[in-house]
Amino acid sequence: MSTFSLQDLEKIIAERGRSGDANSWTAKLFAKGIDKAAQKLGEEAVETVISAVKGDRQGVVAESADLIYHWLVLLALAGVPLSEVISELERRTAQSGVAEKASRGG
Ligand SMILES: N=c1c2ncn([C@@H]3O[C@H](COP(=O)(O)OP(=O)(O)OP(=O)(O)O)[C@@H](O)[C@H]3O)c2ncn1[C@@H]1O[C@H](COP(=O)(O)O)[C@@H](O)[C@H]1O
Repeated sequence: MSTFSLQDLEKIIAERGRSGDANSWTAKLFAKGIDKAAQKLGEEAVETVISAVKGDRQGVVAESADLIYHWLVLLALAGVPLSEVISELERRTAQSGVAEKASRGG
């Protein structure tokens, strides 16, 4: 199992986005701004959906990676840390009581 995490990718995106490197896709997206990042996120979401309905398993993997990368770029440009989204997911899980039920075995 890989130890690579979304937090690792969030850090890479923050660094590459500020790098000014002409070869960096992340730096290009940061320069173009949130409208372009949002457009790319939408495209990657549609491509993921198309792969799924076609039953293209490898496509779902590849397009999901594109989708998550562009989602993290959008979060960075929106000034929202990944930890805030994780906290919201955690809050919802706690609210539903599902985690507690699972730890009690049902
Ligand atoms: N995970 C990704 C990642 N996923 C997708 N992409 C890029 O997203 C771009 C958009 O994909 P498309 O197929 O839509 O490309 P396109 O048709 O050329 O784009 P448009 O002309 O339509 O705008 C491609 O150039 C991909 O290379 C990514 N670019 C970077 N990363 C990560 O970010 C890191 C830093 O990358 P750089 O910023 O490029 O150094 C990398 O090491 C990776 O970890």
